[in-house]
Amino acid sequence: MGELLTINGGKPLEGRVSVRGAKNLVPKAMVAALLGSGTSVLRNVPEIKDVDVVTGLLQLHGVKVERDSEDGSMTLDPREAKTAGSSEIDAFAGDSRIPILFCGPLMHSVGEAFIPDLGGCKIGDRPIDYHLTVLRNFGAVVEKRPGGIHISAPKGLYGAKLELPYPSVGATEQVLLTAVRAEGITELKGAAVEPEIHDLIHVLQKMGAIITVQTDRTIRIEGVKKLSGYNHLAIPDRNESASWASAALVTQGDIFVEGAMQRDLTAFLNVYRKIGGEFSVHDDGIRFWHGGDALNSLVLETDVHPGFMTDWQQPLVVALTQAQGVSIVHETVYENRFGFTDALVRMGASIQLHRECLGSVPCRFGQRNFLHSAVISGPTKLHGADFDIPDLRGGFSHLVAALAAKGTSRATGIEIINRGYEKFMEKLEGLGADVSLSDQQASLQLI
Ligand SMILES: CC(=O)N[C@H]1[C@@H](OP(=O)(O)OP(=O)(O)OC[C@H]2O[C@@H](n3ccc(=O)[nH]c3=O)[C@H](O)[C@@H]2O)O[C@H](CO)[C@@H](O)[C@@H]1O
Ligand SMILES: C=C(OP(=O)(O)O)C(=O)O
Repeated sequence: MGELLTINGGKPLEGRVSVRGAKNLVPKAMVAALLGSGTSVLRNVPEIKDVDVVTGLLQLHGVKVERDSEDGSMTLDPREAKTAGSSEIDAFAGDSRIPILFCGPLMHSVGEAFIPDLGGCKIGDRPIDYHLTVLRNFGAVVEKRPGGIHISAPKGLYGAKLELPYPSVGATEQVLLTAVRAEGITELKGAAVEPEIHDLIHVLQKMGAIITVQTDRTIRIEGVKKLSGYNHLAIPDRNESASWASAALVTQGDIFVEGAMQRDLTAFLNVYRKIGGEFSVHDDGIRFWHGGDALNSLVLETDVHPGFMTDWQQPLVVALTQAQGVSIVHETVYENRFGFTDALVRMGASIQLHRECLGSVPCRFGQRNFLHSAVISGPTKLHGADFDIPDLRGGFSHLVAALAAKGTSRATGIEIINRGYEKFMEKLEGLGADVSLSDQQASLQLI
């Protein structure tokens, strides 16, 4: 039985939180270690669920993983890598999206891979067609098996000319992790260029890979026969940083986010300033606070990097419920990322969802049956409610709304938060939130 979180709202969040390595980089750098002939050391590793999932999968494949949770360092030794049985791997299905990135590294190191059905946030269909197409272009043979897919390369893996229909982060990483040790040259057009991808490229370069990133979303990789281990300090989690920044705004608080980096948050900081949030950039982090005046409404579109990151959208929508006037948010990365607004409406927010593209650029989801634009009218007073955490960022948004709301809220499904927010309860308590966890799961009023 899951735990029940009780939140008494109305207190500003004030104090300091520290963010460690990015959830969207660390597990991938761990997978990259499989490509090396020696031991790798990854630093700044957070204690989050996706790291546990990848640790388990690597261990099942014979990689020795040692972790110092205090200083955040992790050692990965792939020298005895081996294949693993699909029934054991099956246990990891549904918890994370990272297993799909084992394809290239496992084919290179042990010749084949079984990839369980993927998990991750339910914010759209999230197909893996781009991944399978690029893998087939490298020469891989993909077979559907019960509970997942089996992938092998009986004739070897060869560099290819590739183009993604959309700059998918995962598919770009799939190409990088496969091409670095494929024979010959790979050219990928339409690549994603998120900061976490650049950091993965830095990891691979330390291992001996030859990768060139051009300004037009083209990445060129010259395959090499052998890679070594690496020693790398993971970039801090820009998405966790942005979440705490939104929490400061929503609760009229003041939070110093140690580790937040201006370089990776430029688009977020512009929007934060326009809405009326205050921030000051320091060498070791960024301080975010509510300046005291009414917040401004705005029109916003999520996009691939360097645009406004989709994972920043959900917590920021809560801040927009407190802004003066009508805001519009057009979600162009995932077709179904506004389900979380139901609970906000139950808490008193005024949010209408639309199928049309309410933004300057029509996106892939226009004229289809997806509620992917939101109109938020504010400011509205929020009151406590019961809710079940639907996904990582949606869940964070509900919790932040509850922290700002008048009265008591109760939440189930809190373990989902641990996928991307390290020591979440400790951090909330450190910021002065009135929160408590209990084992007993009461029946929640979710209507
Ligand atoms: C673990 C991780 O790093 N997760 C991040 C990663 O997810 P992830 O790598 O899964 O996201 P993608 O960039 O691949 O997805 C973007 C869009 O492309 C579509 N698509 C993707 C692959 C494919 O084969 N076919 C297809 O249609 C998706 O459905 C989605 O609409 O990037 C997203 C976009 O920045 C972030 O929100 C996630 O936090
Ligand atoms: C969508 C997210 O993650 P994932 O791709 O791991 O589901 C997220 O971090 O907001």
